[in-house]
Amino acid sequence: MLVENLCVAKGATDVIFEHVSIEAKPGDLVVVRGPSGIGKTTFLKALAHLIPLKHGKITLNSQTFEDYGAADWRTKVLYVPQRAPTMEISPTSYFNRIKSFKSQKKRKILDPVEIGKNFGLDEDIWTKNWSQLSGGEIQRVVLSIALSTQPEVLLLDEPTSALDPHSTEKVENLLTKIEFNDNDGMIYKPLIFWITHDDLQEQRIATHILRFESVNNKTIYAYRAYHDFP
Ligand SMILES: Nc1ncnc2c1ncn2[C@@H]1O[C@H](COP(=O)(O)OP(=O)(O)OP(=O)(O)O)[C@@H](O)[C@H]1O
Repeated sequence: MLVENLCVAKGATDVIFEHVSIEAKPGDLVVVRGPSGIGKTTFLKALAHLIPLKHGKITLNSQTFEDYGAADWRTKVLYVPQRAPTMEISPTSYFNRIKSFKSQKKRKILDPVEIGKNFGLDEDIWTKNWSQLSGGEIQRVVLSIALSTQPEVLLLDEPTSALDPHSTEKVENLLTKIEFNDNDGMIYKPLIFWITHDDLQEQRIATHILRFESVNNKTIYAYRAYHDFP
């Protein structure tokens, strides 16, 4: 994925970040760091084209959002929120709706219930009402469904913030090793962007770091391979 000169603003003028240019490849795990409110979630949503860009260009496999079309782009570049979707009653009804999307029908979809077992999720979770699930269960269900769709780019917004250390370890273990199969049976590794506030987690999982900080009221960023960071 190539990001060139990206700028996102609140309203017409209030710039959240600008001039962000990075390149990342399949199998990279880019940890996104920075203080609260600096724009980490906004950055991930911009990559998924869920919010408008003020400037800049994002390409995946040398193709843009316009080249792929919105539905295909968001199938390939998947933003995974921390919370349960508000429209569906249960995890299963949410998964069934995703499966019914035309853009998903072109791809092989895995069984999220089996994926969830890797994270310690029992099968009976899937038919419960969202309101009966804990925050940690919701996070793991949402992540399992995201992985079942085999995206090329996974945008994870603090995916373990509600998990205990044991469940966190299971999620980290799976995500740092995960491989998918395309429709032709070719194996590929997703590119992962992962927001965290946890230094130790960063050490365990990062291949690259994207760090935002505020200097003189302007947001600046640094992007490097993990081992190149001072
Ligand atoms: N829907 C929205 N409408 C207007 N402003 C927003 C919206 N969502 C976020 N913002 C603003 O954009 C800025 C960046 O927010 P963002 O959520 O991207 O930060 P963050 O770095 O992810 O923070 P945190 O670590 O607390 O999740 C903040 O000033 C926030 O108030």
